[in-house]
Amino acid sequence: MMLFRLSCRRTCDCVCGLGRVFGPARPARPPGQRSLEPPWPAVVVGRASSSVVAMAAKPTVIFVLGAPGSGKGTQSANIVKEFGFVHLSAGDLLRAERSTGSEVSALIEQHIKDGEIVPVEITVSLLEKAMNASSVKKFLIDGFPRNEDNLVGWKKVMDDKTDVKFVLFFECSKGVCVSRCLERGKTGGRADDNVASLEKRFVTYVDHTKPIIDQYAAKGMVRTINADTSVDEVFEAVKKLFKNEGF
Ligand SMILES: Nc1ncnc2c1ncn2[C@@H]1O[C@H](COP(=O)(O)OP(=O)(O)OP(=O)(O)O)[C@@H](O)[C@H]1O
Ligand SMILES: O=c1ccn([C@@H]2O[C@H](COP(=O)(O)O)[C@@H](O)[C@H]2O)c(=O)[nH]1
Repeated sequence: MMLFRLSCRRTCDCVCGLGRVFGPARPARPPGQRSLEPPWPAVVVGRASSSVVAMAAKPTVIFVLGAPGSGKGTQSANIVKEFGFVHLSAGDLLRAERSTGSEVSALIEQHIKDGEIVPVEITVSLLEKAMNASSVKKFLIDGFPRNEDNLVGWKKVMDDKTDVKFVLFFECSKGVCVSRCLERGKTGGRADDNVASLEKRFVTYVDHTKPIIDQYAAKGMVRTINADTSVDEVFEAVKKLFKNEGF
């Protein structure tokens, strides 16, 4: 909970005035008590008497972006352990929805196979549902927003409901990313970790996702990590960044 003190437009000597004007008579402040801590209530609830309003803080969101195989999922798992975030992979949510056999399963399947981006209405509704279901309200949203449609759709539905802190960008060369994905493809069971799908995924990344990262960069909202190095080295850089950001 966060407490936001409202400024008073009335002239009086209580916290905001309304308690004195409309509320019960105020008891004398105990000697030596400088603040209006209890016995004054932290939150005054009641008709026309709220001097302090309690408001739930918006969920914190960090978008995690980078090319396929840059290590978004691997590092997100590390961040979860170290900093207590909830990891929501848009790709994982879509794959899970695909396997339910719902009316959008076939559409998701086709888009994933072709390395194309699923319409945002589907992705945002899966993300919002997962966020609402979580009691922890600090989210790493991995692999989203991936194109302009994603960004517009997110802003329309989620901008007012969330506090997007920054974009965590894992910068990694294409050669390294492709070889990681092909290695993962040997055992990972992903239909798109093959040369043909990877080529399409990279075209989508360069043409559609990188421009979104650039848009956030222009607003000073991108934190770039060199992801070409080992998992441990990358995580060292991530930890330093998160500590600097106050997490
Ligand atoms: N720094 C690293 N060094 C070596 N291998 C790594 C590194 N980071 C991740 N990997 C391996 O590379 C593969 C891809 O990593 P990961 O799934 O984290 O990437 P991603 O960016 O989430 O990929 P995608 O967008 O395709 O889901 C995994 O098999 C992972 O174990
Ligand atoms: O916001 C999103 C995220 C993902 N997709 C589709 O899923 C695959 C796989 O995503 P990963 O992040 O690599 O797991 C991606 O190529 C897209 O087809 C999406 O449409 N929208």
